[in-house]
Amino acid sequence: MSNVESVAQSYQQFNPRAYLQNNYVPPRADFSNEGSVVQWKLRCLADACATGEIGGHTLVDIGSGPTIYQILSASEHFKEVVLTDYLEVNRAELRRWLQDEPGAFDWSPYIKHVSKLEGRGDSWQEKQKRIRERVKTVLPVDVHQPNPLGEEISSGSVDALVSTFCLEACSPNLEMFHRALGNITKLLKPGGHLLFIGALEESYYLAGEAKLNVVPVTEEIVRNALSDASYKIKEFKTYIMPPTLKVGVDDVNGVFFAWAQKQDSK
Ligand SMILES: Nc1ncnc2c1ncn2[C@@H]1O[C@@H](CSCCNC[C@@H]2Cc3ccc([N+](=O)[O-])cc3CN2)[C@@H](O)[C@H]1O
Repeated sequence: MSNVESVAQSYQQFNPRAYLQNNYVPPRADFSNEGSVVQWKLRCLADACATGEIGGHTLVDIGSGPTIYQILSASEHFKEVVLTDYLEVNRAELRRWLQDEPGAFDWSPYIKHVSKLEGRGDSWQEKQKRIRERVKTVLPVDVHQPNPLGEEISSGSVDALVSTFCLEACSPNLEMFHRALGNITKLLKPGGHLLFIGALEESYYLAGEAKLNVVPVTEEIVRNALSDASYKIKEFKTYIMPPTLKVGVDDVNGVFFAWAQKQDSK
């Protein structure tokens, strides 16, 4: 079995609800604590989007998992948003929220927080409604394929990408991490933007019965991978995980945020 096949097999046990409980409720999702990692992530995304430099027709989120927080700011600047994940269980979780079905995860604390950050003057319910209107589809994705979205979305047609905690969590080694970044970058138009968040120096994480391997990456590794994939790095920030947030669900040491722009083909 190839490395990629063994990663795929390990994901068959991935439990979205357990994953959400591990990372997206307190203490990691503590909106009363300025220093919490969730506030840091949302602030990084909101500030980049507030520059007005990121916008267009189509935004694609690569490896959404069962979460939507990552597109709360960027979605305001695009006509259409596409969510993607490798697993049907995650795509089903996303559709449950999009269709406001019973049992869907409650993202309202996140939408309320981002609504306040952005200060658009409308209600968080209006923001939530806009997001549900703009997310047009939830597609399968495999970042290890030369064309990660298959025939659904062609190369060079996407105005911006978001990808959070995905590439390092599904790449068996650094070579595959670099290659996966190259594969998703092909989707972007020249001049298109990438908002990229991931785990620093993480080697595993838990999601219910599943224990998933992660290729540990550092700031330097990520910076080099972005440069190799023909990006100009516009912003790079790191968050050091405080001991109070090391809760046993992974061995992550920090989180990176990168805003990068694909350079025009030479
Ligand atoms: N071949 C593939 N192509 C695309 N996606 C794929 C593929 N295989 C699996 N996937 C997809 O990738 C996965 C994305 S979830 C990955 C979770 N990453 C680790 C976890 C995340 C996390 C979150 C928050 C915080 N924090 O401090 O706030 C820390 C951490 C650190 N631990 C999953 O959706 C799977 O379905």
